Amino acid sequence: MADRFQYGFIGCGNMVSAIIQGMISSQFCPSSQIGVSSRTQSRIQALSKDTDIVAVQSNQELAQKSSIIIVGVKPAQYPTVLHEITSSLHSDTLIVSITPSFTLAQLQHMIDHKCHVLRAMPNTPLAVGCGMTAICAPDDVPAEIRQKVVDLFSSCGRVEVIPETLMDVVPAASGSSPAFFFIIAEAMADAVVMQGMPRQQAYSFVAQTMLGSAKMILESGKHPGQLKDEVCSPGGSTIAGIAKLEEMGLRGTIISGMNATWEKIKEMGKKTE
Ligand SMILES: NC(=O)C1=CN([C@@H]2O[C@H](COP(=O)(O)OP(=O)(O)OC[C@H]3O[C@@H](n4cnc5c(N)ncnc54)[C@H](OP(=O)(O)O)[C@@H]3O)[C@@H](O)[C@H]2O)C=CC1
Ligand SMILES: O=C(O)[C@@H]1CCC=N1
Repeated sequence: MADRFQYGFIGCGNMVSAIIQGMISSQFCPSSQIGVSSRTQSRIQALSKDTDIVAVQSNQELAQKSSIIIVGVKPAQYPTVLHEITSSLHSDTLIVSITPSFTLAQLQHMIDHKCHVLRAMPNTPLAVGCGMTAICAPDDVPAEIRQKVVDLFSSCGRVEVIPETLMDVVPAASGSSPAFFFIIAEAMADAVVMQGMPRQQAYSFVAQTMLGSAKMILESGKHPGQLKDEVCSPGGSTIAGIAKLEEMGLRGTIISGMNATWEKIKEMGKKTE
């Protein structure tokens, strides 16, 4: 295993770029230990600027030369890409799927059970060292190999190892939800801009407040409802804003959006059965 890349990535789009940026910022491993193959070279070139990341010419070569392979293509490309690399896999290779669409059993079937497979669900905030990643690994993945994946994602944020039965829930919780938070931040900033604050300043106020509120949930040990109550003065402006949000169906709207994410994942999984 020593002469192979520790980590090989197939695809170099939004999610893989975020993982590699996080790995490089945290100096998790020498960049010469990271290999990447992708359909288009431009993003690999951008990432490898000022680092020793290695651009590999084909997916097969990447598979042949990597100990742990993170497959970062869209779900529709998974069957083709896994079929393409199957003959290049070693029995001690580990495939890491980061797509919500396929179960461990489906993935194993796609590679003819040639090596170990593990599922992870990361999110784009890994790029800034503040990601959230869920990992599920079957018992046959040796503990030291599983730990290498936990270490990789821990270098750019929090990691929780969970059972596969919960993996479909994770995109709504953390994989997709950065997009929800970005929309909420944008809408809040729009309102503040409407009331006269310059755009960049509005993003700064809103984003710092999201960050601080998230830290309070994680670190205070208090229920989010209590933290909300502590901001609401009787007869004050906050409760007036909350009453309007509730009147407009804020909680129900969020729950519906989360459920639609979950439903779509179930539907995508069934299509490939
Ligand atoms: N984006 C996110 O926030 C998250 C995404 N994921 C998962 O990550 C995966 C990738 O998503 P995302 O990064 O958003 O998608 P992108 O479209 O940004 O990236 C996909 C990458 O795969 C490359 N690619 C496509 N076909 C091949 C092929 N045959 N061989 C090699 N490379 C190929 C694409 O090349 P090209 O540039 O030519 O298109 C592109 O670089 C998906 O499975 C998604 O479910 C998981 C969690 C969060
Ligand atoms: O939209 C998607 O399908 C992927 C999964 C999690 C985030 N993005």
